[in-house]
Amino acid sequence: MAGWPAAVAALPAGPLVLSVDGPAAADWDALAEGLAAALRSAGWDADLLDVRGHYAPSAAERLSARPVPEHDRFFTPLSEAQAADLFDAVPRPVKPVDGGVVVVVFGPGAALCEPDVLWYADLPKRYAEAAVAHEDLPVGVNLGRPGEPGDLVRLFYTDWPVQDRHRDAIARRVDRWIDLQDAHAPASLDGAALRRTLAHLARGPVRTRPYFNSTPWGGRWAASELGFTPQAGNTALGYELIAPEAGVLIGERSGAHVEVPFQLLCVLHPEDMLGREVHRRFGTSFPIRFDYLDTMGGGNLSLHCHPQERYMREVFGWPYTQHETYYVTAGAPGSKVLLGLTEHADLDTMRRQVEDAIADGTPMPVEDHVQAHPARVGQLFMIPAGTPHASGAGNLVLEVSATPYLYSLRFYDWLRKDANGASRPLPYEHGFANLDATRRGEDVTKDLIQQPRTLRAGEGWREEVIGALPEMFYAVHRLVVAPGAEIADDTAGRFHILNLAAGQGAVIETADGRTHFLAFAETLTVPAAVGAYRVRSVGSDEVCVVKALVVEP
Ligand SMILES: O=P(O)(O)OC[C@H]1O[C@](O)(CO)[C@@H](O)[C@@H]1O
Repeated sequence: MAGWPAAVAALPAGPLVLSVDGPAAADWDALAEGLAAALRSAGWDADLLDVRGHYAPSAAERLSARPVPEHDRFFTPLSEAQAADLFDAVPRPVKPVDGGVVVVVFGPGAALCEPDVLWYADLPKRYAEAAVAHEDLPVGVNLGRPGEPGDLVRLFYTDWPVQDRHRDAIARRVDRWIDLQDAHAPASLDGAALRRTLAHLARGPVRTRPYFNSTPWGGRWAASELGFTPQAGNTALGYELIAPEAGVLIGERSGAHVEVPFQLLCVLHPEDMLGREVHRRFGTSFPIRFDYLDTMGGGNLSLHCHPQERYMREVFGWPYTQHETYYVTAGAPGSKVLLGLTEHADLDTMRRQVEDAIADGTPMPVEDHVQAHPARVGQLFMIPAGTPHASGAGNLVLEVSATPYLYSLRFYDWLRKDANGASRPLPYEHGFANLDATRRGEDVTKDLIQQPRTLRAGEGWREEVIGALPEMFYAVHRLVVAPGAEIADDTAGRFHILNLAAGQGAVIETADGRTHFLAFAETLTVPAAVGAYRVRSVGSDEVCVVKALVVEP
């Protein structure tokens, strides 16, 4: 259903305390106004209580984790605070006696006020990120600091973990889920229907809603080939499936839609989604992400590496690290991927050059230190933590990576400056602390640019392993299916992620009769609970499906 009047019409009889919880990025004043108007026109007497006015004076400070090292400008560890830390004392509204009265308690943390009815009003995270980046109030604020322009470091490492934990903790008792994307007529779904739908989705193939963000290196492939509207002139980073931020659309094709976080599937149905063993290892964190790096008509990514396992835990607070792989889906002639140290790379020289580039804009001779490889379509590049890398200009890379994605420890950004003359953050000290100086020269090609190995094959199909390393917890396979052929597969108790990397399309069919058409460049999650399924090629071309799965430790 859509609109406040419809949501209000579904309320039980009063008197009531109704809490509306949700992220700091919601426009809470507009929500209160719209909801109160609908309540009053439905004959309710509505009293409003904004919980943000009851936050402890030190709430904002309490929420954030201390940086390691102490004055780090770039990162803080993920906050371990709870929504309850926002308050010295949670407000406890007095329940009205008159049946026509509703007390509406709203704002982040409102669920803690022991309501009779609990609604969750959500705004997908991409809105908060864009609003904070552009200092757009009232949405672009941080948790515990209403009214003040927000800050992205705080949004990523403090607000999101605290808000996600809180949302996940109350998901089982939410009476209505509200999607605030259309602020005037928010779509909503009753809690029982939401949970029934999620239970169904967790046992069949599910696709998340894609979107693209712009960066200084972004290209235009997704704009020209898929028709996406570039946010700031380019379609650099395609969020296909980045679990903590991904949403699933629920609704009728032509009716109202509610976008709900993909993460709710993992929280409410961890064994169905992840499988018992993966759930045991990763909790409810969905550990693999698929995204696009579009540099077609754009520039080079920064030269960077990602944190080693232990550093990731101790400095950034993630239990597993940002291993990556790049699958080249398309590339302009002559395009490259930078990957791995050259045989004679000298890290002292490299550090001096990184510092000179920052201090006085001296260009760094990158290829003295890092190897450049031809970006052939269909090649997978393995990028375990600590490996210096960058996709070059002219590529469409499908990243098949571990879920954390905000830890690019940049060494060099090609002297790029924004409109205000500022460079992007270059946390190169973290970079050097994590750089793997041991894998270099020919070992890079041998270990990280692997040749496909056929795992199994039949008439018109084969499954290849295209990338696996002992230090990485997931492997990347490829299903190759001839026109008119099909391949049988089985999740065998752990989820698969599929992406159609070549060909016109494929149909995924599960044993319980669900079918899902996958078009070129689309990604699909096959939950662990699916078990046996088939992939049938569609069209006159051979189909290549990139598949990722968690492997045995
Ligand atoms: O620092 P840059 O150039 O924006 O590159 C960042 C991107 O690089 C990656 O780490 C891929 O290597 C992505 O996960 C990330 O979005």
